[in-house]
Amino acid sequence: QFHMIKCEDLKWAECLGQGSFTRIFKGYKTDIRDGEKHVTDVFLKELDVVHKNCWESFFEAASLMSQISHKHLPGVKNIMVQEFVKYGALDLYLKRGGSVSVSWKLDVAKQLASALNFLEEKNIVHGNICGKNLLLAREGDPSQGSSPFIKLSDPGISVAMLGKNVLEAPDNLTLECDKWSFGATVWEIFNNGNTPLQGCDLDKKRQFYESFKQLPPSQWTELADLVSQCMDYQAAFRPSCRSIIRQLNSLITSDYVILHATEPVAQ
Ligand SMILES: N#Cc1ccc(Nc2nc(N)cc(-n3cnc(CCO)c3)n2)cc1
Repeated sequence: QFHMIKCEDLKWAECLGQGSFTRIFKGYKTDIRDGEKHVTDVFLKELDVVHKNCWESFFEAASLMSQISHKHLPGVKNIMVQEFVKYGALDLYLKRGGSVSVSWKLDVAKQLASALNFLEEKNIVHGNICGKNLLLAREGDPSQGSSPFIKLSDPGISVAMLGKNVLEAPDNLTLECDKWSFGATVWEIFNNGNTPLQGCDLDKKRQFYESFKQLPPSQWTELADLVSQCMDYQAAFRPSCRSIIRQLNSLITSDYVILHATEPVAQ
């Protein structure tokens, strides 16, 4: 069910980064439509040749993501070619110091929650929800009253691999895990793209979670409550997507937003 793209119609441009199994590039796709040549920006994700043996799981991730479409999921031709999302990964955008308001952050969190709700309804586990997999399609400009628009990038090769040749069965990768990651991603968004325990080595992280510690809470109690509910160590206690969206809605309308509106000064 894939729409195959011929390699000669693709042009590789700058390399955007390197994953554990993949390399990502900006590229251009040329189409000839009704005798006219159209060039579109694309995002290319290359699987390292050494991992060609997991091609089928790579393809599996592709076929999964290509069977569903939702406004908050980037359209994929196949996993190799994705629509080029204008502002790229959210973690880098926030680190680059895009000073964004509280309501901007809540808007992004709500869009992620609705993408999560969609996947939950399809009983699909994303497995890799985090700032670097949130793509910013529209910056949003408070002075024009336009809001940001994000797309949740594909889970990537690691999730497909989980189903294959690792010891723990994927059944411990459940929908509740996405709730935990949702909480951690909201924490990240409110911490300028810095991930929890960033810079700690694996052992420190393991100790932290094995002693059931909580992340430093936001001084906004209601937000901190939502994050800690999502990051409950007992998966069954984590809130439903509907509850998450309901709580986000009440955060959006709370006067904290007005009091702490760090709206960037309109140019
Ligand atoms: N400066 C800059 C800049 C870089 C990239 C884009 N665009 C884009 N489009 C996509 N479809 C996916 C990604 N992407 C980037 N990192 C990941 C993490 C691994 O998934 C995914 N980036 C736009 C601007």
